[in-house]
Amino acid sequence: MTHIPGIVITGASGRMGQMLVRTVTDSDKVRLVGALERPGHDWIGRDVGEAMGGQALGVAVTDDPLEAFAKAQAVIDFTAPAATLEFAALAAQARCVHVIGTTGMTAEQIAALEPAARHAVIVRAGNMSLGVNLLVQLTKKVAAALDEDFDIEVIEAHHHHKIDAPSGTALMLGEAAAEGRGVRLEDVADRARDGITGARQRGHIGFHAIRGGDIVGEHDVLFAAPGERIVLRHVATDRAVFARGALKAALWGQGKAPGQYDMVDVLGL
Ligand SMILES: NC(=O)c1ccc[n+]([C@@H]2O[C@H](COP(=O)([O-])OP(=O)(O)OC[C@H]3O[C@@H](n4cnc5c(N)ncnc54)[C@H](O)[C@@H]3O)[C@@H](O)[C@H]2O)c1
Ligand SMILES: O=C(O)C1=N[C@H](C(=O)O)CCC1
Repeated sequence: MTHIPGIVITGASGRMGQMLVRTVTDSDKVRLVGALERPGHDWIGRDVGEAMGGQALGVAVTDDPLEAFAKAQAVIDFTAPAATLEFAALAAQARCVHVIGTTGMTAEQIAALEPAARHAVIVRAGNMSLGVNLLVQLTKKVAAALDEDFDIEVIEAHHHHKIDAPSGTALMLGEAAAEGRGVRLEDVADRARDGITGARQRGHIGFHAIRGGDIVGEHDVLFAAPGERIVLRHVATDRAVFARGALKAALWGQGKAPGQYDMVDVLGL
């Protein structure tokens, strides 16, 4: 008999959490074995399907990560940086694949994932969609083909609840552009302009964040030179694209050697 991996969704009441619960329960390749929320959340103890306003799914929302992870083969985690760090250690203890969609992590927080990755598979990406990960590859290629006559600007737009900027996706695209150019992003990133900034510096990569309404996620990479412009664009209209990518990552990670991976590994791009 084929083994069907059990999945825990963290942040189950969130925008992505609810989308992930639906994606997992609609799939015949995995089964939902846990739904986690932060201590004190009013969904704790309730059936997650009923809390979402639908049919009971037979999974009660818990605030005990270790108990939930012990029953699972993968944890899909779109929460907040501090929570994700805590879950990484516990998922590694339970030998679960940890799929991390959480953005806004500092360089120190990302480095702190390393001990967990010695014992378990971590797949982390600021954007889990196929389209964005393809755009990352295209951005690298275009940046490598053009010289610094082309100014690179990354422009992103998201819903008004989003708490981090630039978005994880914008940073992935900026990293790809910097890699294509053979420079380090931290040496050339312009993350905010206000007031008398002086003229744009040649070779810099600019970031701009729009926040409004219910925008799911839009990213442009602009290459602007005297006389011409190239714009690479991705528009997400449905969070299902992120959830499908995360589920693919959870399945892909089964049986892989411990370590840190990203969606380029998962999608073979
Ligand atoms: N990588 C991607 O493809 C992708 C796509 C969409 C969103 N995101 C990121 O995912 C994260 C969540 O986004 P969202 O729009 O769903 O946010 P949200 O605020 O709607 O949901 C976050 C959920 O996490 C829960 N949470 C926080 N701390 C917790 C803890 N200690 N234990 C359990 N649950 C906890 C919150 O209660 C909330 O329900 C953000 O960082 C966002 O940028 C990534
Ligand atoms: O809604 C969000 O928050 C999103 N976050 C990711 C990011 O920061 O790039 C992916 C797009 C949606």
